[in-house]
Amino acid sequence: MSKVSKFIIGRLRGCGYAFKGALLLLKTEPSIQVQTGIAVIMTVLGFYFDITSTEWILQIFAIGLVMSIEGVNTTAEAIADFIHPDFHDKIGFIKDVAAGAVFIAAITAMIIGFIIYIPYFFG
Ligand SMILES: Nc1ncnc2c1ncn2[C@@H]1O[C@H](COP(=O)(O)OP(=O)(O)OP(=O)(O)O)[C@@H](O)[C@H]1O
Repeated sequence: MSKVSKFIIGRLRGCGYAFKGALLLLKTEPSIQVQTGIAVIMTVLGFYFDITSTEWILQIFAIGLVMSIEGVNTTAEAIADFIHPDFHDKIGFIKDVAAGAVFIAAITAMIIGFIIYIPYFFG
């Protein structure tokens, strides 16, 4: 097999693992399931108010930001639980900081949502 074919097959296999990981997140993580629900509601609202292309881009970006950081948070928690299942201040710090990152992304997404929708609701 040529180097190029090996490279392409390797990348495609990687995409498969990544897709499997995204499905695992959706199936097993309650926080991601809630965020998916919110994403669906925001998408319906977007169609209802016929938001602009720029607003769609911002909305999709905000949804992707929150859900991807939630995935990283889940990973950090899983690694922390695996390497040290018992209570430890450092594990608490790791989990709190990872959760803090999700919080920052969620606040950012909420502000974007308010900026987009307040004019449609009250304009
Ligand atoms: N092993 C531990 N050592 C120290 N503190 C911990 C430990 N496990 C959890 N904590 C503390 O409890 C908080 C919640 O931890 P937990 O693993 O339940 O995360 P969670 O955010 O509830 O998880 P999920 O996102 O799955 O709902 C952590 O942010 C941390 O402050």
